[in-house]
Amino acid sequence: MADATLTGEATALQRVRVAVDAPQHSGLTGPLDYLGPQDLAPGTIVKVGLGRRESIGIVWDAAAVDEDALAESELRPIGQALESLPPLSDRWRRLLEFAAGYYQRSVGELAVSVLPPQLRDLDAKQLHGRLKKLDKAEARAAQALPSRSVDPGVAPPATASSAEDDALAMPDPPLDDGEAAATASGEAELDATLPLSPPPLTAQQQTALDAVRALYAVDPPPPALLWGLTGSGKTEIYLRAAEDALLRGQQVLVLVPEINLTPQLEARFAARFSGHSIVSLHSRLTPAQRLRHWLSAHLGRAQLVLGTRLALFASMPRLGLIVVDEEHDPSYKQQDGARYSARDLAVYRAHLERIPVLLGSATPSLESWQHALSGRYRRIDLTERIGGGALPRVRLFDMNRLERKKGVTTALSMPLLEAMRQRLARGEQSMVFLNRRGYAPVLHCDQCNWKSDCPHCSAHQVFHKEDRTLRCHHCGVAQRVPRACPSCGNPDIAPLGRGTERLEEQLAAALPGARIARIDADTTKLKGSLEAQLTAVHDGEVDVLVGTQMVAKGHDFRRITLVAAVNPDGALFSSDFRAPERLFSLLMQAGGRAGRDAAQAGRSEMWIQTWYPEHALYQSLQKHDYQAFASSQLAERQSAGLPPFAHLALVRAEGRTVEAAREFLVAAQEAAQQLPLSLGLLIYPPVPMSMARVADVERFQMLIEAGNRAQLQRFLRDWLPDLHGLKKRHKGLVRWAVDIDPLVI
Ligand SMILES: Nc1ncnc2c1ncn2[C@@H]1O[C@H](COP(=O)(O)OP(=O)(O)OP(=O)(O)O)[C@@H](O)[C@H]1O
Ligand SMILES: [Zn+2]
Repeated sequence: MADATLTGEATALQRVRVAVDAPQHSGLTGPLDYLGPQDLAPGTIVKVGLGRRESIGIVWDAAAVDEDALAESELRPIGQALESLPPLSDRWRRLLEFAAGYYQRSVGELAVSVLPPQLRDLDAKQLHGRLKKLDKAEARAAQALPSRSVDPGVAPPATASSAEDDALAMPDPPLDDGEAAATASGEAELDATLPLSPPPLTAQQQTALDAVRALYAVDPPPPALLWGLTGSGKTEIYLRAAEDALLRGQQVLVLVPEINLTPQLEARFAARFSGHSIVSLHSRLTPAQRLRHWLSAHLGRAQLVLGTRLALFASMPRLGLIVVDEEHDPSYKQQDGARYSARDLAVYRAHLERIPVLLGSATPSLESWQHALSGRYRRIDLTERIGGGALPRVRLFDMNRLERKKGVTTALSMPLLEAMRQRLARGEQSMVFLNRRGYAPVLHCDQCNWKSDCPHCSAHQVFHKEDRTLRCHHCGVAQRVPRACPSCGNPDIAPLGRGTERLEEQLAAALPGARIARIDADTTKLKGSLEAQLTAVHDGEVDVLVGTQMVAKGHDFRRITLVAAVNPDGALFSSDFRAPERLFSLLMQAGGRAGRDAAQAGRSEMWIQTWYPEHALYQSLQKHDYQAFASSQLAERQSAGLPPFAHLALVRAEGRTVEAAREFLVAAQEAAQQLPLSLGLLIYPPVPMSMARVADVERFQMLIEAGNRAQLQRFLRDWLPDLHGLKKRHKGLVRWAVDIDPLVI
């Protein structure tokens, strides 16, 4: 049916459930009823009216009709159906249903939000045109680049063609529009430095791969935790497991925590699987690219889908394997809207599809580690670095040994600088890591004690020397640096503390002649600039790399022999119980950037400048002893009744005033206590968030703790509708949200 507009005359109409993006606060959590043709398959994407706007929706599975449902005569008709697209599969809908239920969102809101945004704007004809263009481009690519070894039995194009539709097609950018390494058509830009043929596996890798293959013997396969040191060749295991799946004609989904890591991983997969169709899915794609890549996955043509957390929801009809690289990484948790964990949903999706999921990390999340200990996950270990290289020697430099002078509390110590000079002399690279960008976190007036506070947030404005601005990293407000103290006129206002910009300046002064590069969010704003800077590091054009956590993770730097963390102590005393876990894994990751070339591993070092060298966390780090760290943390969590031994939900409220935010939560707490299911739950009193005010909004939170996940879920389902009602009565409330399994507290 080329023109799918329904007139109601040709086909018999009946009640059809459609998941639409009705926001959660409208109180509509399930699919809505519309009037549509009988033969509309569940999973079909349709246009529907929602309030006064037109929206897209997904035909959902039929269900028993409620007694208070609208009569058929009152139902609105469905508009167009995008029938040139195969329906979203049953398993895809079950995944969305589960995710929506678990994270307490409306299923339609979540389902529509994970579809490519452009799909909303195209009508049936335009979409049809897009699909035809995709067919043509893929046919061209297939001619240009014949498949090398694996024939996955690609599904035939799902569209019929007609000249009229083609003429109506919206212009689509050409396929080679600057995508990193591979495109929907499988055109891979080969990186000559990457080996095309797989290296022979080490004995340990072979054992690990055999263990991955053994997962398929169980139905459904248990989730696997691939616990491997940094540089132990985990990625090679992903590649081999992926190859197995491709040979079976299946699709593979690979998740990475950060967009920045997608190009290099994509290059590695593209080099190994040239001639195969690889697509990426992440938020930095143009809308047209995102639609094309999504379609390619949905039509079963993309054999490999690589992406960040949103790729978890890619529709992949022949999914055979999911890989979650750096599974511990907090970026797998969405921080707004439906606050889902792509890692946790990957485990669920794999279960649903009855396929293996590989969770890889050198420092697994304590949740996953506990699952491995309890036997729920199967653990696969890689305990040796490739080439037999040692992990860097960890040197804890005690800052108390420094002479105490005003203003030098976070100085670079002389021994560290000396160690860096040795690297310089040998032509090796150093990396200095500081998780704070800008020049200094605050400007300060000595005379009147003025500080560069943000007028809108409970935070300081950060001094950026390069463009002479004071910028708030929370609300974004920026202004010129004042010439004198705005409060008392003292011309002598000084930066306090240090960010990466200042660190770069200090290193340049201390290491004359060294080529220093800084990589942080400020130096990588322009498209392609990060890639260019990383290439310079790989090519040896940089002696000292300064950066935030952007440089600490994932990169396979070959020439670095020294990594230094100059001020990591802050996280030791955070009120967030997960802060030590995050610090430990970040430092292990950062240290893992050193000595990746086995020839140099023997003299590679990681320096930690700390005021607390005796701290247990650093002591475990020094021994590279993740297991010891994990068991001490797990013991603490167990005795404190914290995850993974308890389950949390956090309700956050934002108000125009402190009272508005708090009173809403107090009322919510009272409502909770009325519910029988709240018995046995711990509901903590509302407290200000650690960043209490952002952009003139006051923020409070209330923690709910449960021993039993199912009880927490049932309680939330009963309770949250009350909160929607309460919001109407609390006028000063800007918004509220619930975060299930919150990562940051
Ligand atoms: N069997 C092998 N033989 C030779 N080289 C290998 C082998 N396996 C992996 N390598 C190389 O060793 C290096 C480290 O491997 P890889 O990047 O896969 O480790 P990783 O465990 O994923 O590291 P990280 O967790 O630090 O990112 C890479 O350059 C990779 O190409
Ligand atoms: Zn601000």
